[in-house]
Amino acid sequence: MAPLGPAGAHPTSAEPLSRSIFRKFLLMLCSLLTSLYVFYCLAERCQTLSGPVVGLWEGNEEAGAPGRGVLASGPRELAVLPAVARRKSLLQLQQWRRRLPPALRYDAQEAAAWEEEPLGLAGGPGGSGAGSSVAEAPPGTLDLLLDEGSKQLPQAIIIGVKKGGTRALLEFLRVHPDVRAVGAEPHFFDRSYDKGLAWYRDLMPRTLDGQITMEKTPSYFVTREAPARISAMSKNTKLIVVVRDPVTRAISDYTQTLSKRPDIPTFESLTFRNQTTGLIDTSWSAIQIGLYAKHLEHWLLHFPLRQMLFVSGERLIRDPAGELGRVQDFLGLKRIITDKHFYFNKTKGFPCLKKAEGSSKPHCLGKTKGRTHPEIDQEVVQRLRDFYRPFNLKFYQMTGHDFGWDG
Ligand SMILES: Nc1ncnc2c1ncn2[C@@H]1O[C@H](COP(=O)(O)OS(=O)(=O)O)[C@@H](OP(=O)(O)O)[C@H]1O
Repeated sequence: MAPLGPAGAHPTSAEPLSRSIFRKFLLMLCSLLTSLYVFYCLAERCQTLSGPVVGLWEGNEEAGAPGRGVLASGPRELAVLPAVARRKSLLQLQQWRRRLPPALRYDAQEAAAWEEEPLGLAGGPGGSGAGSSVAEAPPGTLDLLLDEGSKQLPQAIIIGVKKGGTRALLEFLRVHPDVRAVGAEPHFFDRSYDKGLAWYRDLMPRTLDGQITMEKTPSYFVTREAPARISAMSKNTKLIVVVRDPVTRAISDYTQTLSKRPDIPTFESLTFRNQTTGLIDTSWSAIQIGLYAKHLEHWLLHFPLRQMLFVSGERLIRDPAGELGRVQDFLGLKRIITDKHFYFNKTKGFPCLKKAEGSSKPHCLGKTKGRTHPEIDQEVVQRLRDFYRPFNLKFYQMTGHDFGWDG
């Protein structure tokens, strides 16, 4: 009796033995491939969905992509985290969130700020692959985590000055784990005051206990109503003003306008009300903003000087860590941001962050920061220096700080 075939059938004379073996082999190969595929799928899924909170539990900040463990764990695991570990996990999550590409960002305002920042550095803010974790996180987990903390009105505001270096200061400060700031400029105290404080608070990022909420809107410094309005929100608000040589500031301001409207008149012609008499046009905002002493008078009617910190825009470029040291002290923060956080980027011509907020990638400000200024007639520059000198000296007296703009 002939042996049975694979399905128990007798091989027919038309089906030779080699063909039957070949069929068996094909069948086995198919099952092997199917098993491999199933195994692969399972392994991928495990990695995505059920990673333990290793590293975060053990205080190892370097373990994996920041926040990945948190995202990978479910609500149950979070609930059993002790308070300290929980805060740490959330801090890491906050830092990690801020590195997401804008499209994946929870906070549209922050996203807007990032958009102007990348310098085309390899990878970019979302290049670490962390973004894919968001898409794969179990539904509801991210929402649950992002609901942690609460939105607070800012306790500290960078109120000016326009083109002083306010973006650099805010971005550098955001490296600090105890600072949470809204990325875009809210313009609440100058343009949207009628929307009310609840609207304003809602723009703020969530903070945990001990974290400071901040924002920056450089136009506040020259807004008449701003001091009284901020004081009405809280008399204890800390105010930071980044100031820069008013002549360079005016040229920087003009350069920005020129980049948007290339057909505007020259800087020289806008500077003078009457070119023959040489009368400076103080109604031109580029000139007016630089009258720091005048603007400061309005603030001092509502805030004591000790509640204001004046940051040198020039020193912020020359010695960012030194200036950040003063700012951290003023805000009552531990000095965490130090020399180690900065490097000088020769291409950019400015100091940049070695790592932006928990990221391993270097980060410079965007191309709208650090523009090349047009050549300005040196006689006009000198005329402006002479014009600003008495105002500068008054400002040095008022603040008790010589910013060195007058030789
Ligand atoms: N680290 C670093 N990188 C790039 N740019 C830096 C930095 N530190 C200070 N600055 C100076 O910041 C100037 C822009 O100031 P602001 O950010 O206050 O401008 S704005 O009012 O928000 O438009 C900008 O002015 P311009 O050079 O005229 O573009 C810079 O000189």
